[in-house]
Amino acid sequence: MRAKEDVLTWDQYFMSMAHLSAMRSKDPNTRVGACIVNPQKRVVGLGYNGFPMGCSDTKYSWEREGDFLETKYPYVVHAELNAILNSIQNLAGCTMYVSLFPCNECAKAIIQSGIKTVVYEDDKYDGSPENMASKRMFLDAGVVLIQLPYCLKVCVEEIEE
Ligand SMILES: Nc1ccn([C@H]2C[C@H](O)[C@@H](COP(=O)(O)O)O2)c(=O)n1
Ligand SMILES: [Zn+2]
Repeated sequence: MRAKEDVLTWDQYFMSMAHLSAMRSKDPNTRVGACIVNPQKRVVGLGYNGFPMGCSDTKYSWEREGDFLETKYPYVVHAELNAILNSIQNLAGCTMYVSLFPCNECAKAIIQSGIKTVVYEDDKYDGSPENMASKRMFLDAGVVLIQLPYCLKVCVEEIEE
């Protein structure tokens, strides 16, 4: 019997884990997942966007607009930072798979952690000041950016429905 050939590529496999992590996020507008992989192709960190430990959804709002202190923005921990904080080893030389292009705050953490490659899918905030700052820092820091096609996201959304 011949071996199956229609297997997931490594990129599809790890981006699927990022999407699976995103499905844990309670953000009603944007769910993001991140998966960090070491050079031996072992998963060493997973994360999704959510409020910090002890900051419950019953007290904090997912609002996007209105009084800043009553929106999600000052409180939510981004998927990328959670994946870094959850990681089980030094991240030098690792690759981050993330469903949405990192913001400037996460870009700083990614660079300082030693992650060398960022593989992403969606870039819906392309052109925003935060997005431009991220790209500028990644370029200067020599972090390789790879955008994957969106086909996996469509599959996950179908499963969610
Ligand atoms: N790369 C990113 C960008 C955003 N997030 C989180 C932060 C929020 O929970 C949500 C963005 O909310 P929106 O302004 O689109 O309603 O996504 C992240 O984790 N990683
Ligand atoms: Zn961020």
